[in-house]
Amino acid sequence: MTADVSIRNATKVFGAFRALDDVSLDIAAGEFIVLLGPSGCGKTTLLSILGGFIEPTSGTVSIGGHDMTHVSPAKRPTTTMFQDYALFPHMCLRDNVGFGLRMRGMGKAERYEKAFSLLDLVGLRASSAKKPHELSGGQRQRVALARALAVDPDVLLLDEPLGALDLKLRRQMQDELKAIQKRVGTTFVHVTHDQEEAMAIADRIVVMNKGRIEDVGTPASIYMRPRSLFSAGFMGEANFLPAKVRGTAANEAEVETALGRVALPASAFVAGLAATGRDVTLCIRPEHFRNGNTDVPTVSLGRGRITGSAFFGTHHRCHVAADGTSLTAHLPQTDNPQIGAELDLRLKADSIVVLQDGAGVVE
Ligand SMILES: Nc1ncnc2c1ncn2[C@@H]1O[C@H](COP(=O)(O)OP(=O)(O)OP(=O)(O)O)[C@@H](O)[C@H]1O
Repeated sequence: MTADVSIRNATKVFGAFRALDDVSLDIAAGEFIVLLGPSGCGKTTLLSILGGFIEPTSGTVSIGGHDMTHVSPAKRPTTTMFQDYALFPHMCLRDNVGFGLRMRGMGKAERYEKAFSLLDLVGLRASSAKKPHELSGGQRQRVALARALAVDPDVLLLDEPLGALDLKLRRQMQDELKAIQKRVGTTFVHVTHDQEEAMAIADRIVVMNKGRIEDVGTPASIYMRPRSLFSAGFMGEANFLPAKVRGTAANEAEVETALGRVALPASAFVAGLAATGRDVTLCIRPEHFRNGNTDVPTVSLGRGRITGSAFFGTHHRCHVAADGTSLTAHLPQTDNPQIGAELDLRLKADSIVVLQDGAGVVE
């Protein structure tokens, strides 16, 4: 089963502290949503409000079209999977997975069949008679997932479920989690502070900061067209160049940075063309700089000098100084950047994102 979720103007206040500040979000049935943000931004609070463990101070939550705001966790069509996925140590995997079904009074034959099919789903059918201590961390994680899915939740809530795993296993489990979610079709809401994890698994990412939603979109749209400075900086690396709009025409605007003036198309302005005189910030991903000739039309921000360079296999990561501004540029693997060499800071105009200073919540 699966269901859509709608959060309307949810606020949670602890004493004088606003952990969640007027958050609204619509999640489609069957979507894999990731709540992403730094520690303390309110991710777990939002997840707990969905699961019913915390009541919002104001605002509403509905699941599958039913108002759930004041419904207890046990009466919601949700299951929560925590990081410390406490399996029962004395029970075999089959009984661990079937536990919730037994609590619901399901008979043995049906329960075993369901437990086996879920262990099959997570690739552990052959280990069904084992006890949790005989498994690796990743395998235990899979059992916890099977157990959470056994009760057929419409929405599965996952709070940093991969947080305890080492990096390699974590990456592997991300792929598995995504594949399993697509197979079962259940709505997943997953909390993490790891932007790579978010990009690896999400249909849509919700970027949170200080109790508010900063940005919502697919991994690609948030990376390529971030809607706030925070979102741009949290999702990967970005250069931020302060600028002022010097003149606007119908389809473009001229902006001035410390490096000079450049004409940018209206499409570069995420919140719409900014007015003349307005302070803005240009957000530029390091890999968007094109050194030398390119076969696509480009604009130049000015010239800089390479002050440092390191080879990262897929690219060279260069530090560039330009008129008192320090930038990071990724140059192609095949380049041979030299310290002290001059660099034309050239890039496709539409790879620049212009954010209005203080840009916050959009949507
Ligand atoms: N019961 C509570 N009483 C007081 N403050 C709380 C309570 N629960 C959470 N907070 C505060 O609310 C803020 C948001 O907490 P929350 O757990 O939602 O953050 P988070 O984004 O999940 O962070 P983390 O990644 O560290 O878990 C934090 O500053 C936290 O200290």
